Order: sequence, then structure tokens, then C-alpha cells
Amino acid sequence: MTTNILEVSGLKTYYKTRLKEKVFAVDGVDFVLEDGKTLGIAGESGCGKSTLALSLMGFYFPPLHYGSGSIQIHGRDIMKLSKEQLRTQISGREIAYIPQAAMNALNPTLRIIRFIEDIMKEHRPELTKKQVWDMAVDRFETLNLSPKVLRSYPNELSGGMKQRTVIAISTILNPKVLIADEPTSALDVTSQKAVIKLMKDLLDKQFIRSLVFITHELPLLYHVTDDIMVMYAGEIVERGTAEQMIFDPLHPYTKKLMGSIIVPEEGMKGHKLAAIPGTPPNLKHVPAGCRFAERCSYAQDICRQNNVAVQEVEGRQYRCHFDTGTLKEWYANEQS
Ligand SMILES: Nc1ncnc2c1ncn2[C@@H]1O[C@H](COP(=O)(O)OP(=O)(O)OP(=O)(O)O)[C@@H](O)[C@H]1O
Repeated sequence: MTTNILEVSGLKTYYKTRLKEKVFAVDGVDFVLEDGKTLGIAGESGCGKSTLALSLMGFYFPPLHYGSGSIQIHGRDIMKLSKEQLRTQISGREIAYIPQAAMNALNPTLRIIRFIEDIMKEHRPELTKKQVWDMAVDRFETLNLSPKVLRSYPNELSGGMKQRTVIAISTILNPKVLIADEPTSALDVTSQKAVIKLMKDLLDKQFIRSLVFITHELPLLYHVTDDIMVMYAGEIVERGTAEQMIFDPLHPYTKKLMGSIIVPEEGMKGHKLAAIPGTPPNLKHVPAGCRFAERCSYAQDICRQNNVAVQEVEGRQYRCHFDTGTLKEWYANEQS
């Protein structure tokens, strides 16, 4: 029997602006992550990916606020826990989060081992300094990271090594889920590959059980995650297997995201390269109907008027008024 490690239902979270307006950056998100599965979340900048990650961690600090819906981590509703319970029982132990640019946030005056000692002081106070050191060396060696790094200061490490170190530190307590927000952006291709290999090693060696990988580059997820969800203007617009999402997208936005790739991944040569015309709607004033209609080449009156329900077809979900036959016919005609 498969268990769900993460269950999110009807989640709405918002930023409160200085003018007291509510900007719903996560606007009715539902999804499930099964134990042992990896999930990619893709979408253009500003669609709500990072806000979703913060929300899943229960990191509600103004201006970000919880609106409604539930988040269950291994069956526990995190919204029913106190901030203290979240910090000591969930964060790092059940679910670990690597925010964007985390590698640049390491205190430059501390050696890497100190970050691990601090985590252990909080979660495994019974361990001696020597035991923590041995454990850290063992973990680094298992992950093909030089234990010498443990004695280094952050600024002595290259960008790629710093990022791998941050990931190794964040997963030291063997959390069930790792949420990594743009872990490979700002790295050269070789370092990107090393970071992805590290995350695969963490899964293979069962230091983590599931992974959520956030990126604005949809094709990057092809070799990394089992499933992919695409977000647009605070909503999930499509979810399917990585294969389906990359090679057989249903939602016109997913289709356009695939067409807008800058550096084609291996096996994806031949894709048309084009920017997606227009910009996403301002989340302060989302339009009626489909949020993508303004930029969609197939949009019709119904799209601008009626709210769009999620359709489920053979285990895939997509948020569009049109059926799969109609969409595929349009796409085929466009190619011919
Ligand atoms: N402090 C804030 N106050 C008001 N609105 C905010 C704030 N932070 C973010 N937002 C809005 O929330 C939306 C989602 O932002 P978020 O950072 O989650 O997007 P993202 O998809 O992660 O983008 P990126 O890939 O650039 O990080 C954006 O449209 C942004 O304008």
C-alpha cells in the first residue's frame, strides 16, 4: 500500500500589502506526494512556486499569511501545530527546505561543521562533539563530498560545492521530504549536474524518501522527477508524469513552456524555441475565467468568462475547458 507523505488540499495563502490588499500567490492548490516519489514544480517567475514551498513548511511570517486549506505531512495537519512544534518536530526532521540562494546565506564566519553541530545540539543533544564529527564525516564521504569541507569556511568553497554542502547539511536529520527551490540556478552546467546527482544519491541511499524540485525550467525536470506540476498565477494548471508533461503536454501553458526552453535538454532537440508572448496577470487583480486566456492562442469567449475546473484524464490533471482530443488536434495542426 502506498502512503502519502504530503497531502495538500484547497490551500490558499496570501501576502498582505501595505495597502491591506490580499495577494493570493497560492490560490486553491491541491496535490498529493506519495512516499518514495519525486515531484517537480515548474512555472514562470512570480507564479507562486516559492510561496507554495514556504506555505508547505508552515513558514507564515508577515507579509505571508495562511488563508485556508490543509497541509498534511505524513498524516499530521501542520496547521494544527504550534510554531515550536513545527520547528522541533517537522522542520528538518519530516521536511527540509532549501530556499533559493540558500548557499549565499551561510554565515561566512563559521566553519561548515558548526552548522551541523548547531542542528545536532537542537535535535540530538545526547551526541558528543566527537560523535557529531564522525557522523558528519561519514555522511559527507557517503555522498562523495570531501570531509575536508567540514573544516572550511563557506567562502572557501566554489558555488557548486557550497550548494552541495547546503543540501548535505539540510538533510542531515534524514527528513522524509526535501523541498529544493531552484537548487541549480546560478550554477554552471557541471555544478548543476553534480547537484542533481547529489539529490539522486540522497534518494538512493534513503537519506530522504521524496523530493520536491522547484524550477522555472520545465525541461530540467525530465531526468530528475517522476511527476511534474506546472503552476500559473497561483494555481496548478497541469500535473502528469515527467514524460507526459515534456513530450505530450495538454494545457496550452505547459505546451508554451516547452516551446520557450532556452537550452534544449538532451533528447529534446528540435523543439521550437520562442518566448511566451505577454506577461502573467497581476495577482492583485486576477481575471475572470482562465488566468492564462490572455496569452493563450486558442482562447475563446468561454475561457474569459467561466471559471475552469480541473479535468482528470487517465491519472493526469489539467485546468482547461477543452477536452484532450480538441487540444491535441489544435497542437497537431499547429505543427503541420
Ligand atoms: N512580500 C510580498 N508582498 C506582496 N506580494 C508578494 C511578496 N512576495 C511575493 N509576492 C507576490 O507573490 C507572487 C508569487 O511569488 P513567488 O516568489 O512565490 O513566485 P515564484 O514562482 O517562486 O517566482 P521566482 O521563480 O521568481 O522565485 C508574485 O507574483 C509576487 O508578486
